[in-house]
Amino acid sequence: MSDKIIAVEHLSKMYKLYDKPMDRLKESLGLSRKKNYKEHYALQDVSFQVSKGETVGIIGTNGSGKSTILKIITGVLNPTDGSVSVNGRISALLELGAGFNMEYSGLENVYLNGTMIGFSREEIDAKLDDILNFADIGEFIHQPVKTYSSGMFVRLAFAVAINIEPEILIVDEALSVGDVFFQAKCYRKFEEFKKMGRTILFVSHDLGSISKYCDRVILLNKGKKVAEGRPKEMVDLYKKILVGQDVSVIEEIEEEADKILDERQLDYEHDSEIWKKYMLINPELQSYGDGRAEIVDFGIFDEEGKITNTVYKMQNFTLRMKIKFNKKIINPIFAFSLKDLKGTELTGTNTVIEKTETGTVLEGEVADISFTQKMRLQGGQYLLQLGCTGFEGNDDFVVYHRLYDICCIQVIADKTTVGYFDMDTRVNYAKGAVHE
Ligand SMILES: Nc1ncnc2c1ncn2[C@@H]1O[C@H](COP(=O)(O)OP(=O)(O)OP(=O)(O)O)[C@@H](O)[C@H]1O
Repeated sequence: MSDKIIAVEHLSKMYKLYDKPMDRLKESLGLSRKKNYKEHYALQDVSFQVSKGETVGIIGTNGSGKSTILKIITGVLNPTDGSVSVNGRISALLELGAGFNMEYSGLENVYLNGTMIGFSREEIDAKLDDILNFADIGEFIHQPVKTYSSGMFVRLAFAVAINIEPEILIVDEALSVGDVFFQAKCYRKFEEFKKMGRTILFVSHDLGSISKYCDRVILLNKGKKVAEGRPKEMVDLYKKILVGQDVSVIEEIEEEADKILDERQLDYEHDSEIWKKYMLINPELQSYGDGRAEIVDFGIFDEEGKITNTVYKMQNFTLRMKIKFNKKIINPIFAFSLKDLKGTELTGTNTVIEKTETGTVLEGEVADISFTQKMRLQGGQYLLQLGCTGFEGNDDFVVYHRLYDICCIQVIADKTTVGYFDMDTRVNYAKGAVHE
């Protein structure tokens, strides 16, 4: 069909994983008769199409095959099986530095990139001002790109990719490297690009941008296409995959994406259920305290009471934890806080601030505390800390147990205001004739 600009048919990419380098050598020389490698499918039988003018997002956990698809579509990798047909000029922003010669200056790379996509020198000359203005890296344009910071790199790469006016723009996560102003500029360009009826295929872990910009989303898991559909549905399904990451439901999700939406009902409320096993926990979380109390379980719950790492902005969510007491404690304080990825504490509270009496807790008892609030932070990723502390003797502050950087809370926003918080502003506007 004429409006299909990209068609991916039964695409598979298999890597041979060898235990020993010698096995690889033997195999390549044809000296080995038995199979001494494991087959690893980065992609397995993936098919989808993209129509002209669509913005399609690809989401999935780390290693699900997103970059592999983009690399095959752009011709950087060959598939093991299946085919891709592309009906338009592609400009791609894959890994940082792909398509750049490190020894050349930024300017020389602009010409290198442009000619690789098929433009003549004169055509690039005509676009040069736009490219340089967009990149806005000043005199660095004359320096070899090996001296660039990753932010400068992505500025130049995006400036080339977008101003060269491709019919299809392919972006792999790269935008996350730039600062927020540059990101905003790129997203504005995305919108212009969409209005011009051009096609965009992009991979991102930023579910807010996926929800905002995509017409359709393809959800991958472990190299297979789980489902494709409207952004909100796919983001919700992805959240379920994230939650189910450590339990065996993952196979079910792969086989029956639709069914999973209704069928997988975990009894989170059941007291014997361990919540944290459904959370994506930071393997490097920090834990300390004197051991008199122990945070034995915790979970983040959305408005419907489902465990999740992902919260929609302006929706209520609950942080809940269970603390086991190994000694009798009088008036323990329970607390939580959220930090940004740079470590700045953005918000948090505790049972003293909230005037919640906790009384005396006896050895062997388990306390269950929950904090429910509206998510007002902007779209992005935040780190959760939980704690159980107190004051003893002469008002000495004691930490019974604290967990730092437990997990990442992803906030999904379809509107981003200025700064860290959204104050849920309501706007009234009127106009008319001036009254004398
Ligand atoms: N050269 C390689 N040799 C072996 N395996 C590879 C190679 N390149 C990629 N893989 C594997 O292919 C799978 C898919 O990788 P890919 O980079 O496409 O995932 P991704 O979804 O883009 O992940 P991320 O979100 O982390 O960027 C992974 O399991 C990865 O380990």
